[in-house]
Amino acid sequence: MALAVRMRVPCRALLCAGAQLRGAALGRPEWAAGGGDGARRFASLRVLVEPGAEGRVAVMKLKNPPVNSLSLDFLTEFLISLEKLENDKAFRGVVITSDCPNVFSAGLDLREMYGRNPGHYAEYWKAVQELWLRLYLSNLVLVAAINGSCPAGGCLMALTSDVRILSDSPKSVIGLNETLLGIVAPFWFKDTLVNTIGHRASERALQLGLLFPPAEALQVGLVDHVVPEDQVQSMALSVMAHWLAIPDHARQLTKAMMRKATADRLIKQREADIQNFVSFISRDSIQKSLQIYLEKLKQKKG
Ligand SMILES: CC/C=C\C/C=C\C/C=C\C/C=C/C(=O)SCCNC(=O)CCNC(=O)[C@H](O)C(C)(C)COP(=O)(O)OP(=O)(O)OC[C@H]1O[C@@H](n2cnc3c(N)ncnc32)[C@H](O)[C@@H]1OP(=O)(O)O
Repeated sequence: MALAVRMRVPCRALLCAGAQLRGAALGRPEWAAGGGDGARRFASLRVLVEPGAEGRVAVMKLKNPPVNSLSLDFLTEFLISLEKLENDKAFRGVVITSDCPNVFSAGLDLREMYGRNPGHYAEYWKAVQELWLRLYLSNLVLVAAINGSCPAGGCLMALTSDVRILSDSPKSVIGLNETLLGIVAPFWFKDTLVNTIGHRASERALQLGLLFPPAEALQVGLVDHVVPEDQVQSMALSVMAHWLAIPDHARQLTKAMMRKATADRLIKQREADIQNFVSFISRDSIQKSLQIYLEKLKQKKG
């Protein structure tokens, strides 16, 4: 318990308060409770939270169409939902999945990193850091049910989970593809990957910006299971049951023991990391790369 308290992420309350203010300023309701068990089922515009069959498990559905890009609004809503679940002792595990067909998450929202001002970049990056810290250090069992494409920031999100299940579909590619955009994965993205697949495989994957198809993702250890698309959710719940059979306190302390040093690296230099990001992303050459990438995404359609 003491460890759990020590590990609380600084500034979380401030970020969430900011999110609520932003929501209120936009004049939309923050939360809508629904169903017979309204206290446990809640939704924001972009994140749907439903209790799983047994009640100890919640299913968080990412609902930011068309591609679940991690916009600032999405991140703030997600963080508020996660905090609610962390604070509700009834929940011990969360399955994170997508409500958008064929895409788990397209990663960071490129529109938040292109053509904005330094203040906006700083606010956005702080929210991205917060997402990673809150997920990576979560006391809950997290299972990512990856039912579609999962590049870059989407992959980072999945990597924070305790287990990853990937749908066996040609669209379900996963990896940190930042170099393909002409940008560089931050050190804590890299650390999370190294902790999952090891140094050599990470070096290759990061430099080449590899997006692994299901069989290769399984082989390299990026995901733990590959199953047909219609079995992703049931597999996630079955794996969850296995993890929930372990006493929480022992599992949580072990998770902290494995992850704390990695998280501390960022916690100790959060502000410097934000400044690095702002100066990197503001460079003309980087803005140009992002512009070209965004144009390519648009042209893909026409
Ligand atoms: C020294 C270092 C210091 C500091 C570090 C500094 C920098 C590093 C910073 C950050 C790391 C970055 C992490 C990221 O996550 S960057 C995002 C990477 N994501 C991608 O490359 C995915 C791009 N998207 C796709 O490949 C496809 O969209 C996808 C396969 C996911 C889905 O394909 P589908 O055919 O279903 O949809 P599309 O027609 O492609 O897209 C629909 C629509 O959505 C827009 N879109 C797609 N992805 C994004 C995105 N990530 N952000 C914003 N918008 C996105 C796309 O343009 C289409 O828009 P529209 O044409 O207007 O309909």
